[in-house]
Amino acid sequence: MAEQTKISVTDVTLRDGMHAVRHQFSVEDVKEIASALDQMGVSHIEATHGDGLGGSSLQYGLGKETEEDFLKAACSVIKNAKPTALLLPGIGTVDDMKRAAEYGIKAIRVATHCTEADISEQHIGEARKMGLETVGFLMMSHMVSPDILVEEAKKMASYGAQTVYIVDSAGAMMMEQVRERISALVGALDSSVEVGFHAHNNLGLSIANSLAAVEEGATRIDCSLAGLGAGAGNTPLEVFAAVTEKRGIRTGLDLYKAMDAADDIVRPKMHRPIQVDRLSLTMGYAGVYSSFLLHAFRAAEMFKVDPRDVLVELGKRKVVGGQEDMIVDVAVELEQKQQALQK
Ligand SMILES: C[C@H](O)CC(=O)C(=O)O
Ligand SMILES: [Mn+2]
Repeated sequence: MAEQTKISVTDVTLRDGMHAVRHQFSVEDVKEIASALDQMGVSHIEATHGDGLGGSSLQYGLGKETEEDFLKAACSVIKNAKPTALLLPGIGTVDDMKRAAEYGIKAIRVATHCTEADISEQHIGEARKMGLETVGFLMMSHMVSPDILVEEAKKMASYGAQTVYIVDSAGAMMMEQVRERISALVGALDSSVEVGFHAHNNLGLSIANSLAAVEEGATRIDCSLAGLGAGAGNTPLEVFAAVTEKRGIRTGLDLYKAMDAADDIVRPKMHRPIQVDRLSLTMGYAGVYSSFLLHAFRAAEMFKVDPRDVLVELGKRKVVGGQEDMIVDVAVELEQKQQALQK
């Protein structure tokens, strides 16, 4: 790694963090968090329902605010960073993206399962035509080989994505897996396409994995204040600011401002501590989509089964984002097995 490597940090407190607060951040919360973030040197501030544009629904959880109010509130206070939204084709539409641009977003991240980049073609193409900075986001990247990820990333780049992310949605990757995936993309994509990395801390590796990604050439890293995010959360921004400074990696982040915002603004708003506990650890261990945490917990409570068994079974079945209805199916099946054993 060259001395004084320069990277940029995208903050996801107001998007991935939404999973951890059941999408209940208010307009006041978004303004307070976004304006603090805007003053600490992040390049992009992502703000949306946890499942992206159009995510507010019974399937994914209803948001406290309308998308319009939420995005307008974020954009009204962001002066330095790029206001950004996430979109999963099939949940969000091109019209949702157009509306988001009218509300003020300047960048869009189009997310697909890691083997389904082809469904991002229309959204990436339209986003570019609208003049939005456009990022491709390959979710659950632990599930396939670096070679497959390269093919999928090349598709996103050919549609117009200016950056492609390896996304460890399940927080299941070891450092070596991060290294081989990031270096494969950096080696295969045109040098004009940036490579990014999005971690979850389910195995306690989010900082180590994010540093490994930078060492392999990733120039865009996702973080969130106090790690607020699905599962055991994302790479904690204030910790990443400290370790990168010690390693001589330039992020432009203001360490004390990040620490203060994490402790004084975000931690008091948490519904539960963001930590590696038996459930989030099981997600990393079993390779389960981090956003399933609260859904699996609720289903397990309802059917009186161990939520870890639900998560392990979901991992075995290789269930991916968008298949939230399978969580209840699995909990019901486990309850029935349990009852049969008791007879
Ligand atoms: C919709 C997901 O929450 C996107 C994401 O952050 C991930 O896959 O991780
Ligand atoms: Mn995530």
